[in-house]
Amino acid sequence: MPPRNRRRQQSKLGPKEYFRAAKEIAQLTWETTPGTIVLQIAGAIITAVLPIVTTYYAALTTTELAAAFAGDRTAGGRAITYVIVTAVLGLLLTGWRSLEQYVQRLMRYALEAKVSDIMYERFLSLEFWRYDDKDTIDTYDRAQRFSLFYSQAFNTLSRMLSQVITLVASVIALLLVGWWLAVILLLAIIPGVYLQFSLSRAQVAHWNTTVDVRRAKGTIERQLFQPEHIAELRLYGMVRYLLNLRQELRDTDEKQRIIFERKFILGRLAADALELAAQVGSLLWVTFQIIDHLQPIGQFLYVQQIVQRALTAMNSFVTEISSLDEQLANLFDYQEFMALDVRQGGSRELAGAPERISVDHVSFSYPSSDIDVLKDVSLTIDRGQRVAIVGENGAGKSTLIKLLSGLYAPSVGHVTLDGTDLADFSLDSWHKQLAVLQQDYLSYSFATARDNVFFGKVSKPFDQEAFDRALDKAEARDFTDKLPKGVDSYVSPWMAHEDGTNGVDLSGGQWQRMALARNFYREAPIIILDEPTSAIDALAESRIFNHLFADKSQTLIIISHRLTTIERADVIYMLKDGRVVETGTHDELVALRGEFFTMFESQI
Ligand SMILES: Nc1ncnc2c1ncn2[C@@H]1O[C@H](COP(=O)(O)OP(=O)(O)OP(=O)(O)O)[C@@H](O)[C@H]1O
Repeated sequence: MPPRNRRRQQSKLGPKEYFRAAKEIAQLTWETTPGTIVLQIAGAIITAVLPIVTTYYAALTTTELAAAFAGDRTAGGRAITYVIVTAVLGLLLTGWRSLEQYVQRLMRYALEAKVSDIMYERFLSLEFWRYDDKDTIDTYDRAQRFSLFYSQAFNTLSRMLSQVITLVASVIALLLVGWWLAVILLLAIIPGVYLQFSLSRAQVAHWNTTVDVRRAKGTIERQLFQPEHIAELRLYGMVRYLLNLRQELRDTDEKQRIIFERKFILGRLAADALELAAQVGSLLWVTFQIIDHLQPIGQFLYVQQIVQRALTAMNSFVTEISSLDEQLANLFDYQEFMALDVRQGGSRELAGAPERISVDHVSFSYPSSDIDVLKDVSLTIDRGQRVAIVGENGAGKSTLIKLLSGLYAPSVGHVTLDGTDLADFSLDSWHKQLAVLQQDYLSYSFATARDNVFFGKVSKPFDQEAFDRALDKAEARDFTDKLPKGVDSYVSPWMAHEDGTNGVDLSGGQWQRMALARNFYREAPIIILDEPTSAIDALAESRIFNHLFADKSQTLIIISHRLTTIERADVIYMLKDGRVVETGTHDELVALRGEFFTMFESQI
């Protein structure tokens, strides 16, 4: 099993990592929508430079107007020309802003779709043990947050580019008036930059420590506060308790952010005051210059506008940097998540079902615990055999099934197929041979009854005959026929047909029959059933098992607590505390008067 994944320390990430991250964002964006990148960069330059040029012409206009006012007859014509130039520049800028919205929406759609597709595919094909691993799930949680930000991240980068260009252009524009104006401006900006950056660092660090809190809150909101759960929550008086818990979790997460903001209020005020002083100072200076006839009158407007633009650009740059800081923190999580191994298995393809499956001295512990759930288990299952696995709750039966189906690898020992380690085979080719019904099977409540069965084998087109056979074997024909639209009815009250007919909810036993029908529809050579009829009434259960035992073409592995379902098995393995303690037929085990007999005595 690969080493556990550990979180990288955000605070240790330097400019190099940030630069690399920015490059990665640009690269993926380029691969996804190259045209929009070109447009965004062009837009960044336009947005930065056009307003400064406009200001330049506005200043010239003011100077010419003052001259015209003082009696210069030629100045009026020049002023009008400058006004026309200013209007054309404004038109260009407005044109770009309209196009920009479209470009950004296009880019957001393309990137969000791409990143979320990549992430889902990766998440769904991880090595199985990862789904039990808290670090993996944490990383996934945080990485998922990034998928929402991916497109924003590039927009943020392009806005930052535009702000840097504005700043550089403003400094150059100010240098033309007086070098020290530019220097004062830069010095006044530094404290604000520092403060905002510290705040964002604190927020990111806090965010990383509260992943658990947010997950617990999300679980309550998304999984528990669902219509189908409300009845139990109310019956157990859990509603108020969970609401309070959710509030506590929310406060833990969000109050701290507000506290951070509060701590920075005074600092911010000081930084803003410094910027204001620089702004007022530069205006006073240019006012005196104009009074002394050292600068033309339009220079007041010019300096005022340029200083204002530079400060706004710098402040926006700082805000963008802090949001980028948060976005990149998530990019690192995304990279970490994408670097996880995906489920691999071996390279050998399994052509058909094996003659013999062997479990050879297998011990196993889950990644999250050191306890051996299975201890030195050995057993064999031959083709066509009916095998029952029995034992008390927690004995390790379901775990054994997970190992047999290759979802987990043994910690010690081997599972082999005709003598070859299961690990050498491609998992997909093994799964094609299996139809596994787990205890916590899925109910596809968005789909119809027919689809719930068809989802057992989506690799082939729908097969009506196999469908009919599966429905009959699972004793699901009667109740599906009675649904408002037969097998084409939705099986959830939340779904409605186009003609307005509502879907119908199924009972626990009916859902279990649907799941069984799905399993049978697969028509796989090896059927594995983990408590397949726990919610099904005794008569239907008996008919289902009659069907199952009558068909000798499939290997059958059943876990059950009901004697009627296992007594006809060719071999029964009795598990206790992770060990196989008894093996034999029903009669042999009864005669033994051991663990099996004690467990099933009341049913014999
Ligand atoms: N994902 C998991 N991570 C850690 N421990 C687990 C996990 N799944 C099961 N276990 C533990 O492994 C032991 C065996 O569980 P398993 O589900 O295999 O028992 P079982 O025999 O199928 O029980 P039951 O009859 O109740 O279905 C239990 O003690 C359980 O707590």
